[in-house]
Amino acid sequence: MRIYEKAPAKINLMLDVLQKRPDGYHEVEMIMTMVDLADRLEMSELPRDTIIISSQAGYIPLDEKNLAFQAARLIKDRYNVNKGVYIHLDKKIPVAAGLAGGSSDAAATLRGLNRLWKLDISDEELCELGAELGSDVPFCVTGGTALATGRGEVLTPLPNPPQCWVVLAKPPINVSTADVYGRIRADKIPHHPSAKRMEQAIRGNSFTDVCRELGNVLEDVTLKLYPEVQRLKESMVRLGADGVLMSGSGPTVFGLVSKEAKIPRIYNGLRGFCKEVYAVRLLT
Ligand SMILES: C[C@](O)(CO)[C@H](O)COP(=O)(O)OP(=O)(O)OC[C@H]1O[C@@H](n2ccc(N)nc2=O)[C@H](O)[C@@H]1O
Ligand SMILES: Nc1ncnc2c1ncn2[C@@H]1O[C@H](COP(=O)(O)OP(=O)(O)OP(=O)(O)O)[C@@H](O)[C@H]1O
Repeated sequence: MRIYEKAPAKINLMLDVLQKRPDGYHEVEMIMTMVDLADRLEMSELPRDTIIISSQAGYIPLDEKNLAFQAARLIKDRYNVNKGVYIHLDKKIPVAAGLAGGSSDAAATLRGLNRLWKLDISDEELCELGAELGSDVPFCVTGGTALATGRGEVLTPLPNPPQCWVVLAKPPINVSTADVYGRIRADKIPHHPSAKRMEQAIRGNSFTDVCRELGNVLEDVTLKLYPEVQRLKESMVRLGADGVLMSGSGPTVFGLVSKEAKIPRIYNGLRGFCKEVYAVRLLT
């Protein structure tokens, strides 16, 4: 038997850090949604009790460091599955980009193996398993649009934002999420974005308000470390994007655009100096 799962990328429409917790993580408030840029996973049973990962992407680990491997091992251990699985990852989401590529692969693996092995695990339990793999994994299990609190694993579903284009540009730098969180001083954040106002903008289906309420406090850290991310943001604004923000801990910058006619100028303008540029729709 063979199972296919799509693993879409996420963007953070807002991200606020409230405080550092005793366990080292940070208490956050984020509103996340999915975009139509996805890895594709193919999962098939193996006669031997083993996990094998392959991918066309040469630049990700294929051993136990791969989050899809970790997800498969977790579900096997927790539900005493003595079967093997072969997982092929067709990577389309840029790696280490702030788009939760690995987290979404892990979530898709949990969903897929639940079907392949007919385990009948509830979405809630899948989210709990996901939280053991990473803070973004529970959201990637459920998808849609959600307010995420706690360290990112406590989810409140929201309606989808107004449909629009999303231009994603990833500069060729590697940003460590742990390093960015490690540098933020929660008590010294100059301006906190508002989850409440972003939620109202979404519920009111107002594209203009969604653009106005975009905000990510991790920008304060990443933009200082990598001024090219700041320049990328400025270019996107200059080229005509309606709202521009860095996703997650970066370095990907996204621009929300309501009019399709604006896309070629923004896309081509960015491609001039950034190799990884994508123009996609929100996944609504
Ligand atoms: C930046 C975001 O991607 C935004 O959606 C997430 O907050 C991070 O999610 P993630 O990559 O799944 O993060 P994890 O793999 O759980 O954690 C990576 C590292 O980031 C830091 N971390 C992460 C989440 C959080 N709420 N507080 C933290 O301080 C911790 O140092 C942790 O060791
Ligand atoms: N399936 C996977 N796909 C991509 N990267 C993976 C995968 N499994 C493990 N990794 C490793 O995880 C690291 C982070 O990659 P990923 O693409 O998940 O980052 P990210 O988009 O910044 O995640 P997030 O937004 O959740 O912080 C990379 O260094 C990569 O080697």
